Amino acid sequence: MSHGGVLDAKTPGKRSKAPFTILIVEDSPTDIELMLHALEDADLKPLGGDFEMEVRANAEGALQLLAERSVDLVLTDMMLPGLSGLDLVGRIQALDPNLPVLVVTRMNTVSQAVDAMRRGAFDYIVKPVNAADLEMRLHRAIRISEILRRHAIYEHHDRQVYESNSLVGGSRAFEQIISRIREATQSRSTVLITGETGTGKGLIARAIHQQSLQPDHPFQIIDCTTLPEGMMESELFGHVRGAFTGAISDKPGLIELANGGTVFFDEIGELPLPLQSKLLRVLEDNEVRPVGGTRVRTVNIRFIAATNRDLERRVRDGSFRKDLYYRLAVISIAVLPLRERREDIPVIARHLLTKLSREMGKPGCHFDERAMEALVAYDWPGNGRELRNVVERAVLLATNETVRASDIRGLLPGREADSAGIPDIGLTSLPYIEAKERAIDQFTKAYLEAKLVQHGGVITKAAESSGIPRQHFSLLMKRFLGSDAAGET
Ligand SMILES: Nc1ncnc2c1ncn2[C@@H]1O[C@H](COP(=O)(O)OP(=O)(O)OP(=O)(O)O)[C@@H](O)[C@H]1O
Repeated sequence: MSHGGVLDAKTPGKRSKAPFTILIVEDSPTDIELMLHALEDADLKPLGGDFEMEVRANAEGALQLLAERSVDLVLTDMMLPGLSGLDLVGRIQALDPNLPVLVVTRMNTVSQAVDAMRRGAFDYIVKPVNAADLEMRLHRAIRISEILRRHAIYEHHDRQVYESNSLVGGSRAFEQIISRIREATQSRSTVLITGETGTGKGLIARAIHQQSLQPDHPFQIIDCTTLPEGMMESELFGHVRGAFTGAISDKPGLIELANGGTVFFDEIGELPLPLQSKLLRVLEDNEVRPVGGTRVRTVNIRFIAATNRDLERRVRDGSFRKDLYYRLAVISIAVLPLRERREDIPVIARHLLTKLSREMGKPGCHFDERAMEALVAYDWPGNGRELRNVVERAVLLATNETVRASDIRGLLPGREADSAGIPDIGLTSLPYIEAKERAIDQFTKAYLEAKLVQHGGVITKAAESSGIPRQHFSLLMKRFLGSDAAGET
């Protein structure tokens, strides 16, 4: 037997390479002795060889241990001083429902053991403990808890992946998108997502894949705008050896590589007509024919396509195949631009701020009310992607935790012109000298911010490209952006 770390109850599924740990909760030294002997006699090899024991004389001690470290299985006596074995079962259930607890009882307290099972205990063992009986029950408990845990790992993993790329919103239009996603996950039908650039079409495609029946299979993104010209066909469908000069061996295409999973065709509207007909055949027959090959390969793939083009218009003008359009749009999801679902702006902006500020080591950033008003009022021609860029720059430039309207306005296009000296209504209400000073201040602030963004926040580079000595640049930063910023690189 050896000692070491065990399963982390707070992180489902994070198992260290530790021996299997059994916690015995028993106050009688004789019974502890008997239990240890029985465990040693039991053939616990299939558990992975090594196992170790922790012994506690009461439920309170057991709970304290569980708060400090995780164990794989608990064997507890029913009759304990202080909290009873029954109470302990309830507490452990609340802590980690996948941790198997076996209660050890005397014949005359079997009814209590049955109560414990109602509270979530996995099984009970009657004293005196018999090695063969113990072994059989332990194996069963462990097998089932492993299954539960594996399930918890998937759920946790899924949630993490989904949250990190998560799609958020609060509008009616967003709710409709979510219900379309749900509908799409019920089948393997092809999905066509349409919407302006940056509206989250990629996130929707990923969400459909992650919530589908095979989320662990590949999610292959094929961006039709970046496929190398001349190689498109072989990139998509693969080729056989000798198909063309340089084809020195058989090579599977991107579609075949995603077999079992999802292929996401981004900007499908850009796919040339000859490849459109080849793709149609794949969608209809679930077969891929590599370039130069005579034999087809069967594939099982969910196809999702997205476009920011008006595909129906392209069908009308003959640049997109009508039959492919209908084959793709079995389920169609039309995503509105942000300016037509403004209720989503604060939700997405806050979500991005929390995520990005944490990633950039400035957790706790928040928008003040005016900043949020400025975000909601803006039209976002680049939609969520533009919003993300603005939030990222706001975090980069933030000198404290509050992002203000003035910080936001400086980052929105067109504002530099205002700041660069075109007097706004506020300025024209001031005497000339004062208005000029304010305009210069606004310009300087916007200029410094823009330079810092251009150079990823590196002051030396920003100063160099401005033609201002670094020390002077730092002083300007101190004056116009707040003192903390000037202490950086
Ligand atoms: N509903 C949303 N929730 C969270 N983030 C969003 C949402 N919509 C857009 N975003 C942000 O916008 C970025 C762009 O999204 P995505 O790449 O999915 O857009 P797209 O419509 O596929 O763009 P394109 O047409 O240019 O390929 C995302 O990475 C995310 O930061």
